Formats: sequence, structure tokens, C-alpha cells
Amino acid sequence: MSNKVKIGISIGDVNGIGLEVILKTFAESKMLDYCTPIVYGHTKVASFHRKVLNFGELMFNVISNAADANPRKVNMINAWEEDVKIDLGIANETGGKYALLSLQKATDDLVSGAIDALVTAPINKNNIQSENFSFPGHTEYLQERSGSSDVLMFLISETLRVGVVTGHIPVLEVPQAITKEKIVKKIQLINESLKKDFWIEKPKIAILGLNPHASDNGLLGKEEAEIISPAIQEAFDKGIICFGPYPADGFFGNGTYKKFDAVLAMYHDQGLIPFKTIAFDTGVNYTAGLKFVRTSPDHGTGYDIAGKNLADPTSFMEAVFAAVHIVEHRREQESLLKNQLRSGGKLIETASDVKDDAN
Ligand SMILES: NC(=O)C1=CN([C@@H]2O[C@H](COP(=O)(O)OP(=O)(O)OC[C@H]3O[C@@H](n4cnc5c(N)ncnc54)[C@H](O)[C@@H]3O)[C@@H](O)[C@H]2O)C=CC1
Ligand SMILES: NCC(=O)COP(=O)(O)O
Repeated sequence: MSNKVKIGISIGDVNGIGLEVILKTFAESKMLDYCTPIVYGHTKVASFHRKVLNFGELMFNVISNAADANPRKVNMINAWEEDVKIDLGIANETGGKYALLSLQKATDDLVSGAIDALVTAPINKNNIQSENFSFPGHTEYLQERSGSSDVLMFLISETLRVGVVTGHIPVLEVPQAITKEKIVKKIQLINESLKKDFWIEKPKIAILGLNPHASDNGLLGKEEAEIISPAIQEAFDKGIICFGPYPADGFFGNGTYKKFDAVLAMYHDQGLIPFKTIAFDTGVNYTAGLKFVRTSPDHGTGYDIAGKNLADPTSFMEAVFAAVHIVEHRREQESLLKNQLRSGGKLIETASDVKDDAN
């Protein structure tokens, strides 16, 4: 039996660029050296995209169960039977319906352990809403399917990793949603993920303020003094190397972010605007804190370029690599722990070790 990581792939909105980046990624035969892909969609939908994009043949190995996946082929599980009308570049009910069928089937296999990780192609968060799906995005849906009490939207790239305290909520609700407990929990999720998933032994984490200039000592808001600073102190007392709150603009403007292993932003756009400005082409969206591994490209459905052969597959490809690496890191760590071995002489540290290091 192959030990290669089995990556399940949900196809996202059939009217967007999801299938284009999937086809482009696996047209690269070297990808099969790293993983065994299983796409949850339909061969007819994939053929439609292939023809529109004028791609050469990419043969799928059609299987009924993930257990039958061929490690030398791009596997496809047909997640429905009927023909689907594709309207490239259009946000409609069909796009949402089949995105959900694909996601549900792939997630069933993820939860049961039939696949090792899930890479999700982009959905439209609006047209996927139905009586079976009332979540603002994959992150919240997968949190529920995982049964995790909290998760972290964590955008990762070579140069910058950014997590967010609040995710898919209206900006108006951000200040009320930011609590000391939530910030501490998100700092812990970042810290655990950096250690477990990225093998950074002593991660350094920066926390941003909420208000302009991190409130300038209370002149421009009170959240820094009343909520964010006490949260940073509490996390630090728990042995996590974390600093802040930093004024968000200058922090990215002068490159301070390069001194940290990760940054915690207070809300979605505060973190994702600098992230996408710096790393849109290669960035990956990782959901930390799930009981399984899920990544996705950092872009959306790209309706404006759907079917035009303009979609860059790099972010999707990086999402596949990130999922493979994270699964392998976790496997290796589990086997180290099982064998009671110590990594670099020191796998488990005490809180005081960490504080010593920070000083
Ligand atoms: N993980 C997910 O499922 C995500 C879903 N979305 C959803 O996607 C939909 C569209 O969102 P937008 O804000 O328009 O973001 P978008 O990322 O789809 O598009 C923004 C701009 O970037 C371009 N672009 C995106 N991906 C590209 C690629 N691979 N290569 C070249 N150019 C690319 C698009 O053509 C567009 O001009 C929304 O419904 C949003 O909710 C957005 C982000 C993540
Ligand atoms: N921009 C990141 C984002 O929207 C993540 O969405 P999802 O992965 O939760 O669907």
C-alpha cells in the first residue's frame, strides 16, 4: 500500500476558476510524486472546463471510494449523477449546489479518515447558502464538522503568516467580538500550529492593535489597554513568546512583520489586505485547530476570468504542498512521540524555558 498522502479536493463553484487551477496543477505530472489526489466532482464537469480552456487530455481515474485511489493517477469520485449546466463567470444557484455536494462528500471522507487532508477550491459564500449550509465559509463549516471548539483562519506564505481573531463577520460587529479570552485562544492556536504543523520550536508571535496607531495610549480607543494588552500578557505568562499590540500600518510598512513567525490581526481585512498584497500569488489559507488538515488557495472564485485561461494555479499548488507537508509533519511527530524520541534533544519545553528564551 502507498504511504503517499491522500489529498481530497473539493471543486468549489463550477462557474469559477476552481477547476481551471485544479486541472493546471495536476497537468504537472510531478505532483503525483508528492501526493495521491482525489477530486470530488464529476468527470463531465471537468471535461467541460478542459474543452473551454483548450487543454490537452488529463485522464481521471474514476473511483467510487477513496480506498481505491490509484497513487499514480489523478483520481475522481463522481459526487453526483446528473448533468450540470455550467455558466462560466456567473454566480448562480447551480454553482452553490454542486460546490456543496463536492464539499460534503470530501468532508465525509476527511472525517472518516479515508483521506489525509482536504484542499478546497473556492466557493461563493453567498450562493452556497441553503438549508444544508448556513455558514459564512469553509472555515466555520469545517469547524462544526470537526467538532473543534475554536479554529484559526491562518494565511501562510514564505514571508508572512497571518491569523485573525475575528473572521467572517461584519466590521460593525468586530469591537464587540474581540474579547481577552478569544485573543488568548487564537494566540495559543497560532503557537500550537507553528510548533506542530511548521516545526518552529520557539515561535515568535506579533499581535496587532485594533485602533489607528494602536490607540496612541488610549487617545483613539480603549481596546488596546483593556483587552488586547492583558491578553498578550496572559499568553506570555502561559509561556508563549508574543509581543504587541503593534500599530498595524507601520508594522507592515516598515517590515517589522519579518521579525516574527506569525502575526495575529484583529479582523479579516486587517490581516488579509497586507497578506494578499505581499503574497497573493503563492499564499495559502490554512484552517488551524481542526482535528484534520485543510488548506485552500488564498483567492476566490475569480468569476471575471473564468474560462479565459488566465487563472494562475500557483496558490492552489502551494495549498496542495502545504497540506502534504502538514500531514507529514504530524505523522513524523506522532511517530517521534510514540518512540519516546526527542527532537534536537528537546521536544517538550516548559513555560519557563520559553520565557527564558524571550528575555
Ligand atoms: N476560500 C474560499 O472559498 C474563498 C472564496 N471567496 C469568494 O470568491 C468570490 C469572489 O471574491 P473576490 O473578492 O472577487 O476575490 P477573487 O479572489 O475571486 O478575485 C479577486 C481578483 O483576483 C483575481 N484572481 C483571483 N484568483 C486568481 C488567480 N488564481 N489567478 C489570477 N487572478 C486571480 C480575480 O480575477 C479578481 O480580479 C466571493 O464570493 C468570495 O466570497 C473569496 C476568497 C476565498
Ligand atoms: N479570504 C479568506 C476566506 O474568505 C476564507 O474563506 P473560507 O476558507 O472560510 O471559505
